[in-house]
Amino acid sequence: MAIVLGPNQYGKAENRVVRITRDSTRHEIRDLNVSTALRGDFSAAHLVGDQSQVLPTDTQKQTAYSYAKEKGVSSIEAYGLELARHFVDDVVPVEGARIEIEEYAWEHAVVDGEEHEHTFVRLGQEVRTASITVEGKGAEQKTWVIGGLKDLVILKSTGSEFHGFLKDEYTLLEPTTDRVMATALVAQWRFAETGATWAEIDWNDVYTGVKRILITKFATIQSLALQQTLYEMGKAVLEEYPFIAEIKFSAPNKHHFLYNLETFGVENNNEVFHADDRPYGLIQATVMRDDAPDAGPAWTPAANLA
Ligand SMILES: O=c1[nH]c(=O)c2[nH]c(=O)[nH]c2[nH]1
Repeated sequence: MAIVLGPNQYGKAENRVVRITRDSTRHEIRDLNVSTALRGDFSAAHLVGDQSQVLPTDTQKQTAYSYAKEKGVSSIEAYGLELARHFVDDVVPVEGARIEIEEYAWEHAVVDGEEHEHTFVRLGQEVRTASITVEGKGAEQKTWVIGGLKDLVILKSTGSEFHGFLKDEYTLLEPTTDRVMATALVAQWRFAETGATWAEIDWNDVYTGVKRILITKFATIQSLALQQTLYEMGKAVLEEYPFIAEIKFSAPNKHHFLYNLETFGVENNNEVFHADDRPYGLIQATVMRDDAPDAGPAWTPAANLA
């Protein structure tokens, strides 16, 4: 028996990078949470404490901040690609890099009926996400890009049913043809260079488009289950964007239970609910093309560690 070093990576997690664009009196803001992770042969650092192949996590942090100015943040996907490629291309021992980014949205504050040029109000809505993985040097290099969102809290007050389900001796749930459906949606979509190269993809445009499709489908489908709604949302995204190979959802079913007001002689016609926070149904699904190119390490945040 021998004890050996298994998979490993290292980096700086959660760099809170705020980039203000101030080319005119009207400023813009991009508010990011950036995590870097480098992969390669770092066995000497682990086995004998030799740092000669280790680019410090502090340097990774400094690079993330400097690149926010040097390369700009036109989108989190483009900025993440710049960072990942830099670490792999320019740092000799680095064979792979994983960059994970969250973006918090702000909008210009409205003051006296007009958008203020340098005051912003944080939008309480969803967080935009991206995960970029680059592996290999030179012509062998491979790139995976995932765009996404999380915490998109969305609710419909009708247009949702759930009935016809399996029953056994523990089943209490009553079937319904009219219920509240609500979730805090997590969606992640994997780009593939089919029909478009990375340089041709307008990351911001795709983000806005995917979000619009998700919300539209959630609203307009007469839902028979959250599972069906997720599938239809994913199908619509893949139909719209040929360069998205697959989309993954994780959706807590945020139950709204009709509150019993009978004791008070008060009629409750789907008007008063108890919003339960836990437990919640957790519905998770992937919608994909049957010929989707290999996902490789795209979904693996931590070099086979997770
Ligand atoms: O949309 C739903 N899917 C389920 O699988 C499920 N199970 C449940 O109790 N309620 C619901 N709702």
